[in-house]
Amino acid sequence: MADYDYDVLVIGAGPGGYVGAIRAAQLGLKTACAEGRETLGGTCLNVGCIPSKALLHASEYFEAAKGGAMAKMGIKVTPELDLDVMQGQRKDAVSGLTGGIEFLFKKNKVDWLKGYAQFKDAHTVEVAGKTYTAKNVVIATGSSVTPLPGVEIDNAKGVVVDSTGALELSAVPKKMVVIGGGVIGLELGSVWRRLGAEVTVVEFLDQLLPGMDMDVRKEASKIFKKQGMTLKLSTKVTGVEVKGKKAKVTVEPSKGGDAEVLDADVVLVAIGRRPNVDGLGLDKIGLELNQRGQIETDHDFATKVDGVWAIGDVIPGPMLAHKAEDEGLAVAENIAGLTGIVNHDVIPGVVYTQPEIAGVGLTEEAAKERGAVKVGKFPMLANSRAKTNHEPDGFVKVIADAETDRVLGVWCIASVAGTMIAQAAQAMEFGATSEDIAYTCHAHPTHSEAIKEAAMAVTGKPIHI
Ligand SMILES: Cc1cc2nc3c(=O)[nH]c(=O)nc-3n(C[C@H](O)[C@H](O)[C@H](O)COP(=O)(O)OP(=O)(O)OC[C@H]3O[C@@H](n4cnc5c(N)ncnc54)[C@H](O)[C@@H]3O)c2cc1C
Ligand SMILES: NC(=O)c1ccc[n+]([C@@H]2O[C@H](COP(=O)([O-])OP(=O)(O)OC[C@H]3O[C@@H](n4cnc5c(N)ncnc54)[C@H](O)[C@@H]3O)[C@@H](O)[C@H]2O)c1
Repeated sequence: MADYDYDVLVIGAGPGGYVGAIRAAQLGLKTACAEGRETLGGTCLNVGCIPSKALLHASEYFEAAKGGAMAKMGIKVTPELDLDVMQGQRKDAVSGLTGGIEFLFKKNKVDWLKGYAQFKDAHTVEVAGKTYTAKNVVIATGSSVTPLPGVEIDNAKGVVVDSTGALELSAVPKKMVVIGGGVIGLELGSVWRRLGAEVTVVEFLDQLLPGMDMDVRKEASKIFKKQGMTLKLSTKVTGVEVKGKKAKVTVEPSKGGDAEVLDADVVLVAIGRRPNVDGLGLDKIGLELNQRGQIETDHDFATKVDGVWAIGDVIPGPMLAHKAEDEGLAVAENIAGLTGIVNHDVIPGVVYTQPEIAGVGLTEEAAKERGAVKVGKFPMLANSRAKTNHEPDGFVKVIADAETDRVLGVWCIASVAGTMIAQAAQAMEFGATSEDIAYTCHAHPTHSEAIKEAAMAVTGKPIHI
């Protein structure tokens, strides 16, 4: 290995890159990780998963106090919002966790190369004017917000913002228009609605949350409307005009029709994310992108260029932190000559609204395209714990192969759906049938019993409905 400075040089210290770098070092490989941001942890820790959950959690408490959920249990309070403190605890959560990664790098002897990396050739990378050589280079550069043509995002001004700007607002907007009814729009729209904003979500498609099971998408729309969000489905934005600290958003039906103008104090653009590849110098190593601007890899996360690997948001698949992390583990193991595998058929996804919305595996629509299915559904209203906790919304749905009974997909809308979905993912990873889940003893009273009952419903025999 003497010919190279490092065995492994990872570009990007998000959940894919930092996990991959730590695992590579744990496996005895001399490892460096280049990161252009001033702190480690990538999108997820700095401006994504963690700060959004800090505000979701805090705003949930505020709404429970304000909206009557606590009063139903005999706790009467009139809450007062101190947004500076709420934002302060968000920043503390981020700095605590990003600092934690720095500690883990030191502990595992991963060198942090500070600056943006650029390929000179497949084994040589330049970072902040210095060149480093590595036998293996892992591209883990993540993704950034997809811009909406003609709409300029200015997070500093705070009127037209992306998710990063929407996390950092210093006042609750009176009116907020969210462009895109996907995960970011619904999570951050929920935060500001709970804190007092009138939120309108403009979604191009005829339902929210593309990619999720259709029953779930329809139920989600009902729940968000009930919570006070205005949903404009099948609607497109044709222009955003900013005047001072206000904006006018012009919308019209996706298939054409009369235009309408929505007033907003803040406009959040959340129409998806795209891979970070600009400035990497991929042309220097002859690595081409696919039509979606992603880097293609094989099953082991190797690209077509020898010694160059890629993981996380920059490659195809759901843009999720846990998918990136698992790919980080796997790529390090593959580089070390072990067998690192990620089962892309079983990657759970969670929307951290309240209730949470979670799924793993196939939607009913996708499963039916493959063959006959049996479906079991169980409402949270009939789950004793959810009922006791005044959490009536949602359901669990288990989709199984009609012939073999193997579970193909599980979908949950429930207050703790993100926690519940882990057992479904594990069951699917072990090739469980709906009967396996139905005959697994679940603790009572828990929300998870709804998964058992939905599995029992696959054969038409749930108990509590
Ligand atoms: C608001 C928001 C909330 C989210 N919430 C969740 C959630 O709850 N759960 C979930 O699973 N996912 C969530 N995500 C998605 C999640 O953040 C991403 O899927 C995840 O961060 C991808 O990890 P990654 O390692 O591939 O890339 P990233 O986390 O994007 O990290 C890539 C890093 O590479 C660095 N970089 C880029 N180019 C270079 C270069 N040339 N040289 C050096 N460094 C470079 C970047 O600065 C960045 O720090 C959220 C995203 C957003 C925006
Ligand atoms: N809880 C989580 O796991 C979590 C949280 C936040 C973000 N993320 C990840 O970040 C990524 C980006 O999130 P996102 O919400 O920006 O993307 P998304 O793909 O989830 O949703 C974007 C939405 O915008 C709509 N859209 C696209 N163009 C539009 C237009 N011109 N006008 C109106 N609507 C339009 C799409 O139909 C879609 O519903 C997602 O892939 C997601 O996986 C995950």
